[in-house]
Amino acid sequence: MISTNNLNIGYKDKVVVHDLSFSLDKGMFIALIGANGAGKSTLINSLIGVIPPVSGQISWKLKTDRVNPFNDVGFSPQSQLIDWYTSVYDNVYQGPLLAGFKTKEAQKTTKQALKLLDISDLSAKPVDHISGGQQQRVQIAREIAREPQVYILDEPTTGLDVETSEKLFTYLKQKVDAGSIVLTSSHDLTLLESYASHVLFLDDHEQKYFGPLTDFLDSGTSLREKYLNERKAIEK
Ligand SMILES: Nc1ncnc2c1ncn2[C@@H]1O[C@H](COP(=O)(O)OP(=O)(O)OP(=O)(O)O)[C@@H](O)[C@H]1O
Repeated sequence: MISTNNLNIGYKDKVVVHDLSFSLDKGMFIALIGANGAGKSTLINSLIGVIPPVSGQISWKLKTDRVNPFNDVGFSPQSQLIDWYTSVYDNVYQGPLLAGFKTKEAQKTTKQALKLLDISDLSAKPVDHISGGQQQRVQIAREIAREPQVYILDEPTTGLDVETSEKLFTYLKQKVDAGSIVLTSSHDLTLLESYASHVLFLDDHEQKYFGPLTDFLDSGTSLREKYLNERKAIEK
């Protein structure tokens, strides 16, 4: 479980989002939504420990038999984190290797992840010889190949085509059904609505909603409509 209590996040003393209190548990697929600048990346970076909270608590309770508990977390940041001097294969292979997998197992999960993201045929290519969308696939494949319990993904579908985005979310949903936690930000509300179980909505420097997707939506309202209506109400 990952929980926050009266968490204020931001930069130096400037708070970007106030008073976040939520608990993310096994079997949850959480859509992190909000306008540009709402604080989604700041929250993600705080949860994984890159940005220290201004105040309040973040608590991780993860039962893991991996030597380093962080090896059980798959993290894909918004800006690409790629090793520019190696091939597509080696970039992905580094994921499971650094997560403590034995060579054979790492090779196996690397091949599976390359296949899932449809980049097997690019394996030998240097990463600076492929497109931006293909680089995004490499970054996600590396985290998938680690087979973590928790996936924290900052706009993973940016640059991905529709088919690959759906394939990725279908895979993540299977993982959630098997007990993983997925927290993902995205501006693709239609895609999120099809896969997410929960919504964490940031707006106006606050946590406006955290709870089940179905409770967030009024009957017959789409996530997109609901989001736009909430934004309008806030702006009034
Ligand atoms: N390194 C930084 N130093 C100071 N302020 C920052 C920094 N990074 C972001 N901010 C500010 O914090 C606020 C939240 O930014 P953040 O990147 O978390 O938003 P976001 O919801 O992820 O936006 P987007 O949808 O555009 O990616 C914005 O006002 C932004 O200008």
